[in-house]
Amino acid sequence: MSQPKEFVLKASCDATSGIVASVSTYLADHGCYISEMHQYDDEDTQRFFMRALCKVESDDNSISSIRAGLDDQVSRFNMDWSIYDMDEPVRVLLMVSKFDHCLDDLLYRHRKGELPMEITAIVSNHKDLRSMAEREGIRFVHLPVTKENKFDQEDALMQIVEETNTDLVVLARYMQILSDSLCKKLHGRAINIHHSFLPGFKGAKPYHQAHERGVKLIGATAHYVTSDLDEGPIIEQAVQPVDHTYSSERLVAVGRDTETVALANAVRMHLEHRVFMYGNKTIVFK
Ligand SMILES: Nc1nc2c(c(=O)[nH]1)N[C@@H](CN(C=O)c1ccc(C(=O)N[C@@H](CCC(=O)O)C(=O)O)cc1)CN2
Repeated sequence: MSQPKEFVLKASCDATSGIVASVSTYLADHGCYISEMHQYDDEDTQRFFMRALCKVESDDNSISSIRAGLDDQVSRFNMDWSIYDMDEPVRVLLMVSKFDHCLDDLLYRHRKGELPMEITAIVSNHKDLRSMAEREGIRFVHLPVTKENKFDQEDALMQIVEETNTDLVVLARYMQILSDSLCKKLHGRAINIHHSFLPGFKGAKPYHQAHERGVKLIGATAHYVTSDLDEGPIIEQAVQPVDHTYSSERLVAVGRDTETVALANAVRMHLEHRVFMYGNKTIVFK
């Protein structure tokens, strides 16, 4: 008897009655065991969202046959849906500049099996972290960025994304602003960690702004990347209490922890297909 297959169904449609019954009946008829189910009705927009984690005996009904018949079952709901085979890890490209804490943390969690992903490459606009990549046996690509070569380097990045069948790009303290055209190509599949609790201090130096402002909490925000700097849909945030005795340097040190936690959680929830991007917000089924 072979191992049961595990898959995730993500679906959204205009809210109406009978959606869950229709979907769960279909899954049951195909021998699926629903081990986790979340649903949400967005009252403002009358939009319905659901995520179902399912197990199915792999030698009976393969995931492809479940995919094949679902449209007919849910056609009356005009449903947007996707089924993800959890045996197929999401292919992830990591981007970094000089700060190594977020990259190091993601690589450690991946090594410990906490992040079910296939790392396709590590891309940086500096050479500083090449050894961190090589230590893990991961391809390292140095793409230095200047005002003159920015678009050529972005084309080179997209070539790597396409040739490696990368599903998700993670900006793990990558300190270059991506162009509008690149943001469009990576819409909904690029996650950035911003080192402040947004909406708060935008830009490259939020800790200095936080110190100047005398904040009592600092934090970090993991969000999908959009053309509007630091304005993308928020996936996860983390905070840490501080006080007047904290220097900017100490805020930076404490901030590292909030950044690594927020980014790791956001990446994990994306890899587990728990996140819906909806307008400029997200729905996250934890
Ligand atoms: N299109 C977007 N690109 C990026 C975003 C984003 O939200 N949308 N987030 C940044 C990360 N980031 C803050 O989280 C950030 C990084 C860099 C800068 C910045 O001003 N960079 C300067 C160059 C700085 C340097 O070379 O060290 C610049 O690009 O001119 C602001 C915010 C990643 N990209």
